[in-house]
This record gives sequence, structure tokens and C-alpha cells, in this order.
Amino acid sequence: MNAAIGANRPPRVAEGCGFVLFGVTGDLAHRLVVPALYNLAEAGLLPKDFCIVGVTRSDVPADKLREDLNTSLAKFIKRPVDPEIAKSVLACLSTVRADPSDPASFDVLKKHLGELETRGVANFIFYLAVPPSGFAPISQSLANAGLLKEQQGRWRRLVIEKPFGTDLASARALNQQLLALVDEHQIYRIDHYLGKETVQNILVLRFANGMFEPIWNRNHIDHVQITVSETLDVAHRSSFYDATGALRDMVPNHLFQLLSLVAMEPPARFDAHAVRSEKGEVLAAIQQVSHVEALENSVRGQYTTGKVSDRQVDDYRTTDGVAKNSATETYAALKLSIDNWRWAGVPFYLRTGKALRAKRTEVAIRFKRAPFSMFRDTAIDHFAQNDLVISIEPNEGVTLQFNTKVPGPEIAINGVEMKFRYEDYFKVAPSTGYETLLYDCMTGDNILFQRADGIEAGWAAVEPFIEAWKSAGQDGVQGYAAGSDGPAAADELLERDGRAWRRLTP
Ligand SMILES: NC(=O)C1=CN([C@@H]2O[C@H](COP(=O)(O)OP(=O)(O)OC[C@H]3O[C@@H](n4cnc5c(N)ncnc54)[C@H](OP(=O)(O)O)[C@@H]3O)[C@@H](O)[C@H]2O)C=CC1
Ligand SMILES: O=C1O[C@H](COP(=O)(O)O)[C@@H](O)[C@H](O)[C@H]1O
Repeated sequence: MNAAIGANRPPRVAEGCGFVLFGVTGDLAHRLVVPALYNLAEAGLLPKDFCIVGVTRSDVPADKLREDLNTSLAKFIKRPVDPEIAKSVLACLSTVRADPSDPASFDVLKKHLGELETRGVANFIFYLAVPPSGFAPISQSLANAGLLKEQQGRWRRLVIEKPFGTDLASARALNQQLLALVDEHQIYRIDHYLGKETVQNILVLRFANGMFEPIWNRNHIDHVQITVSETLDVAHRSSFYDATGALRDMVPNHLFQLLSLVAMEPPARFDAHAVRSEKGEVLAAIQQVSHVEALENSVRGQYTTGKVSDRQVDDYRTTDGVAKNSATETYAALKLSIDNWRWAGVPFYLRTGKALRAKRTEVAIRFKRAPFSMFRDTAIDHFAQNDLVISIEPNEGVTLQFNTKVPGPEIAINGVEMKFRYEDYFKVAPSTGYETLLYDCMTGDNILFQRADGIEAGWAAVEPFIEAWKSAGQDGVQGYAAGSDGPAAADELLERDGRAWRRLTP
């Protein structure tokens, strides 16, 4: 590798900061955020002047919280926890009570952060690991207390969790509320898919390899399939899910992150402005469809009783917290078109669902078939479609399928695979996926966070489907047995175009 490549890019350094964690008593903080801080500490990546301020709405003693978080580290770090590192991360934790319904409590928080400042903590990250209803009130209270103002090189960053809105109007409103309080560069809107190595690798695969660009277009690509299938059902979060559904939960965020990385134009440089502009552009180019077209080009499914591997799963509508006549989809499939020259005529098929046969997150780029006339009479054992498959999870890696000659005196053809697997090349410690995102936030790099325009373009693209499904109500919700590949209508969506989904199991 050319050692000069990248030599001009200054090393990124995480700056000392106070990590103010709203919702520190909650699931996300315990399962992902604090374990990610532990992993950063273990990797020597936490800055020297670092401390955690856990914010709660009721008084929780710091000792009690440290004990709970320590237990969670043991539970959620997928290898033995080093007690010294855990101690050092949790030793710097203090707690404060602050509740937006009690404005005076934010003065107490301000005083606490002021004391930390006198001890040399110059910068603050405000991480809102709370339900979405808390995003705007907490941000407003922080701003009212003057805690979001940047001055004299001291930065203030606001991390907002997903979901960012529930539709275009609410996402716009939230963006407006936040942007009235802080500048765009201070907002870090999280999508945990961008913390995945395999998702970041899409950028490198496409733009650090010269061989792909000439064929990455409508002349060579037949279609793209994006799959996020899950074996999980919704039992433990049914009330959230029944109000949300598969489309809102997964498509405008996670699946569109994958779509935008695969479909965007090459950014001029590797920086947050250029990359996020191109991602936003391609999402904005997703064709806006009428209600009729939305219904024609989509499938909604809801799981019924079945078995996922050996696990019995009950009918979605019998789940506690789910309305008995719920029309909420646990499966969504869409056919989308992108209105630009690169992708004209290349359908993007997206599918995601719960309680399916297998956990699989992948992007498959299907190339056009070779003009096959010269092999018309050739024996074909197994014909491979030319798929380039980016496996996000599991079996992280990239696979290329192609046809080859079977050894022997005759010409016979067999499909084979060329595989790259991360585990064969790299030793990577298990991670939560939040480490890179938190580290980037400490370095001030928001390339892996979403900008307002990208979020809104995503919601705008799914809006016709949301609207059309709402009008259709129960009509059109297809049942599928838990543990299957999804509703038959999803297969028909592709069959109509002479295509088929990749199977969920090999
Ligand atoms: N859990 C997960 O795996 C994931 C979660 N997310 C998102 O992260 C955020 C947090 O999720 P999760 O931890 O599961 O949520 P929880 O329901 O566990 O809530 C987290 C904490 O937020 C505080 N809280 C609850 N309601 C409010 C409110 N209205 N205003 C302010 N604070 C409140 C509570 O702490 P206290 O009472 O101590 O103040 C609670 O412990 C959500 O936006 C969620 O969508 C995103 C991806 C995955
Ligand atoms: O944000 C969410 O993502 C998970 C799927 O994440 P993955 O990293 O396991 O692919 C999904 O289960 C959940 O419903 C959704 O809210």
C-alpha cells in the first residue's frame, strides 16, 4: 500500500469532555452506550479529561448507578471485563437530577457542569438516550440554561437517538426545533447502522477500488436487493412496535443508510459535508409515487403463529400490547426507483421483517446476464447470477458469484463463489457498534451521523407508502408464518418483474 496515501490527513484525536448522559438508567445506556465507553477505554481511546454525568429525573445515588452499570458491563460486554478498566470508567461518573418539567433542576445541572469546568472539563456531549418525546424538551431546557452555547473554542454537542420523527412533518418539526437552539454542526443524529464496520466498508469497497465504478450503473446492474431480516419477534417492545411498524422502524433510517451508500455519487472528498450531501441527494432522487403506485410497489406483512428455528412464536395480534385488530406491519417490502442517470430503470427492492426464517442483513447487487448464446447447448449444473453480495451481518464480508468451467474434457458450467470474510483477515474485538460513533463525536467528526436534509429526504421517500397503507387499513396486510421467508405477495412483487429474492438461507 502506498504509504503516502492519507499522509496529509491529520490524526483524529478525541478531546477531553464531559459525557452528559440523559436516560442513564435506561436500556440503551446500560446495554450499548456505557459498554461502548468501556470498549473505548480498553482500546486506550477515551480522552484523558473525560467524565460521565448521568442525568435522571428522580434522585439516584451515584454509587447505586455505578453498581448497576458495573453489573450491565459484565452482562453486555461479550468477553471478560477487566475490573480495573470498568472501575476507571465508572469512577468518573457523577449523577444529577434534571427534569424538563422542572426548569430549576437544569440550574442544578448547570452548576454541576460549571464545577466540572473549574476542574478542567471544557467541552460537553449531551447524549439524549431517552424516548423521542424527551428530545425537544430536554434540548430546549439545556438551551434555556445556556448549556448549548459554544464559546472560546469550548464545544457543545447534542446526540439525538432514533427514531428521529415518525413521519416527514414530525421530523421537519424536530429539525426546526433543534436548529433554533443549536447549529447543525452541533447535532449528532445517530443511526447505529453507520457504526457497523461492514456498513462503513461500503464506502471503501466502492470508492477505494477502481474496478467497480465503471460497472456501477444502469448499463451493467440489473437490480439491487436490500434485506434486513430478523428472527426476533416483537414481544418485549410490543406497544412501541404496534404504534410504529416495520416500515417506520427500519426503512427511512437503516435500510436507507444502506441504499444511500450503495447508490450515491462519489463524494469529492472524505468529509462530512461532501459525503452527507451525496447521500442526501440520492435519497431525494427516490421517485415520489402516487398512492396507487405505492400500493402496487409494496407489500405489508404480519406474522402469524409459527416456529423460528425451534422457538414457538405466537400470532402477532395475540401479543400483549398489540391491538387485537392491528394493521401494523411486521414485514415490509418496497420496490423503489431512483430518478437519476446512473440508476434509471434499475429497481431497488427492499425488504425487512420480524420473526423470519433467518437473521440476515445484506445488500446484493445483481449484474446483468452475459449474452449467453455461445453456451446455449452447454450443460449447466448450477447457474450463478452475477451477484456481488455485501454481508452486513452475520458472515460479515463480501461475496462475488460467477460461473466457471467444470474441469474435464467437455465444456460444462457451474456457479461458484469468491468470498472475503472479515474474520479470515482481521482480528476484531466484539463491539457494540456504538464505539466508532461515540469516538467520532468526541473528535467532532459527524460524517457518520445524519444531517437534517438526509433525514427529511428519507421520510419524504416513504411518505407515500405510509399514507397509502393508512388509507388501505387492514386491506392488503398479508399474513406470513413466523419462521418463513415472508409473505407470498413479496415473492410476487419480484416475480412480476421476472426476478426473485435471494433465499434467506443458503
Ligand atoms: N434500547 C435500544 O436498544 C435502542 C434504543 N434506541 C433509542 O434510544 C432511546 C432510549 O431507549 P431506551 O433506553 O430503550 O429507553 P427507555 O425506555 O429505557 O428510557 C431511557 C430512560 O429515559 C428516561 N426517560 C423516560 N421517559 C422520559 C421522558 N419523557 N423524558 C426524559 N427522560 C425520560 C428514563 O430515565 P429516568 O427516569 O431515570 O430519567 C429511562 O430510564 C430511545 O429514543 C430509543 O428509541 C435506539 C436504538 C436501540
Ligand atoms: O433500530 C432498530 O434496529 C434493530 C435491528 O438492528 P440490527 O443491528 O440488529 O440489525 C431492530 O431490531 C429494531 O426493531 C430497530 O428499532
